[in-house]
Amino acid sequence: MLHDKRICFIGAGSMAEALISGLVSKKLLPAQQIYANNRGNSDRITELVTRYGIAAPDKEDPIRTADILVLAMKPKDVATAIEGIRSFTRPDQLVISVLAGTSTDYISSLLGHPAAVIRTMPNTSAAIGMSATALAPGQYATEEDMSIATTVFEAVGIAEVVKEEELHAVTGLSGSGPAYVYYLVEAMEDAGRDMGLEPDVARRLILQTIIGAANMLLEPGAEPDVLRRNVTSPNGTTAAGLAVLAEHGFQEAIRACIRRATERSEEMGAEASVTSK
Ligand SMILES: NC(=O)C1=CN([C@@H]2O[C@H](COP(=O)(O)OP(=O)(O)OC[C@H]3O[C@@H](n4cnc5c(N)ncnc54)[C@H](O)[C@@H]3O)[C@@H](O)[C@H]2O)C=CC1
Ligand SMILES: O=C(O)[C@@H]1CCC=N1
Repeated sequence: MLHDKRICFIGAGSMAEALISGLVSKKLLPAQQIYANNRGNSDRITELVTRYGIAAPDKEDPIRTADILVLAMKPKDVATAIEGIRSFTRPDQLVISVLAGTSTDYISSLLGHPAAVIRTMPNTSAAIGMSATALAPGQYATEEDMSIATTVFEAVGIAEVVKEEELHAVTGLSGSGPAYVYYLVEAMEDAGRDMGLEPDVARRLILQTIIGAANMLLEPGAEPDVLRRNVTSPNGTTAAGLAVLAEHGFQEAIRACIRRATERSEEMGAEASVTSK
């Protein structure tokens, strides 16, 4: 479906690189049909061209000739970015946004024409084909547009279609989610060090524990509370450890974290549209 399409990333930071890395390694389309454009930082583009074999910027304007534009700048930069490319865009291009908080209607208003806009929230695990992405269509997006966008994100992980207003919660949950897991690993590594374990041994044990637990949860019928109870012997070590987590408000901390990240997504959408006025 995508082998003859040209994709141009506008904004070439970590999220664009994660997607480029995933798309190139999955060979969804030839790397030479992928372009990246980054506000004047040509060293960064050269780095991506060298690292992934994507197309070098050429005489033919990649924005004008792209079938798919992927908006991957920070939400606060979207108005300036679209202002700079608007005259090269066309209503028959598919615009995929990965921007936190930013509505499809706002992007359409910046484009000033009825190109299909699809709002998505992937995460950086796209780099290894393991993103958890949610997508929602804007008012001009057709089923075929959604099908193309879904194909892009299924190449780099799983893709779930949600209502657009749900994307704030998705951002707080799985867009930011890898950082919560890395934070957990940092804390477990610190604890391992405190207990006198070799850091590399502790790292291997922690990662296999997380991978094993995640895979147990993928088994049919698995439920986290049942699996947790299976680990927890009465009056044993796990019960003792979990009691300390409860004392420190672990569950409430996680809920408050995701609630706050969700709110922040809403705020960033509002801030982006105010900045442009
Ligand atoms: N980093 C993450 O884990 C995730 C990020 N996102 C979203 O992806 C977007 C990008 O985030 P990151 O890659 O982390 O940020 P980043 O700061 O690494 O990259 C943003 C890039 O946009 C470029 N840029 C700024 N203004 C521009 C303009 N006018 N024209 C073209 N390029 C411009 C910057 O030079 C920079 O390279 C954000 O909107 C964020 O909400 C979504 C999911 C996960
Ligand atoms: O922190 C952020 O705003 C972006 C959106 C989701 C992950 N990173």
